[in-house]
Amino acid sequence: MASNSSSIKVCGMQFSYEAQTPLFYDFNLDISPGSRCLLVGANGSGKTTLLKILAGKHMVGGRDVVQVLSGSAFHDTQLVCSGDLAYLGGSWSKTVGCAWSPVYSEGEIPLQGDFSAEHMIFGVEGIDPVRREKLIELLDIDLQWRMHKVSDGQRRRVQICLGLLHPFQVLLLDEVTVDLDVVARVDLLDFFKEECDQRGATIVYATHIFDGLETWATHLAYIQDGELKRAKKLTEVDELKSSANLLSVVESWLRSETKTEKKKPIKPPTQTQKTSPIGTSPFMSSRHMAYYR
Ligand SMILES: Nc1ncnc2c1ncn2[C@@H]1O[C@H](COP(=O)(O)OP(=O)(O)OP(=O)(O)O)[C@@H](O)[C@H]1O
Repeated sequence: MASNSSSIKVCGMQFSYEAQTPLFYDFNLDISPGSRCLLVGANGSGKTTLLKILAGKHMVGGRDVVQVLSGSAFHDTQLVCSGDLAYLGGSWSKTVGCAWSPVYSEGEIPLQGDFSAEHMIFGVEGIDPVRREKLIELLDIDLQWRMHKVSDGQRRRVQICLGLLHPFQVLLLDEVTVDLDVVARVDLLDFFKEECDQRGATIVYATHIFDGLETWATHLAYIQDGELKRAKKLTEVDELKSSANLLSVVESWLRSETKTEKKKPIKPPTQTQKTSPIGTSPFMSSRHMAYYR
């Protein structure tokens, strides 16, 4: 079980997508309440997968391997149903969205058809009206917007609003500010900061956009090829002490990563790999199997 001092605790996690080598192998992570943790890493390093695992969308190992708010991220469905654990991510196309809502199962929100923003937002039951008004104002949402006609940024605002209606304890964000204009992004980051400072909520935010995050984030977690290379308080990142900004620090990590990768000799396939039938992996075991939600 995760200790009371952890919002998120991952112990010895292994995970692979079907018929692939493990993306995560003996992965550990510990995030304390009130943290705003930036999750950084190259494309394909495993950020989205990790967030989905933390959101309970993939089953990994036993009940105690991935603990969120002292419960099992995958098994304790109440975590998501209560709104304590919220996930905002995925590409929100005109046809489908991915935001948690008690009205729509599996977090998938169908957008086909002529829905108004009001219909979607007020369709979620059990919401504090003051919080709802605050979010509508913060995200500058016009309740008359027709969801199949709005811009990507406007659609994203409604998605974010839906995902934040319940006062979450743990919020997992996968590059959600990408379509937002500068004002909406700054206001949203301020709102998140307030939620952590005032309610002790915990946020893990995977992003490639670092504007304004030096003063926003409390922690930084850096993943390379599914391996947690660094997990520190932002104030303890040596490179940031010497006035470099976050963008250049992460850029230098990613560039040195590429150089190391290029230096690696290309290994010939092993006998096991050569003889594996298509669709299976020599690394697969019941422990490695991924179950999708
Ligand atoms: N559904 C899937 N099936 C098989 N492999 C997958 C699947 N989703 C992701 N992967 C692989 O897992 C690895 C990690 O992908 P992931 O999306 O977690 O990376 P990421 O760090 O979020 O990347 P990005 O910065 O591009 O969003 C990649 O090699 C990717 O190809």
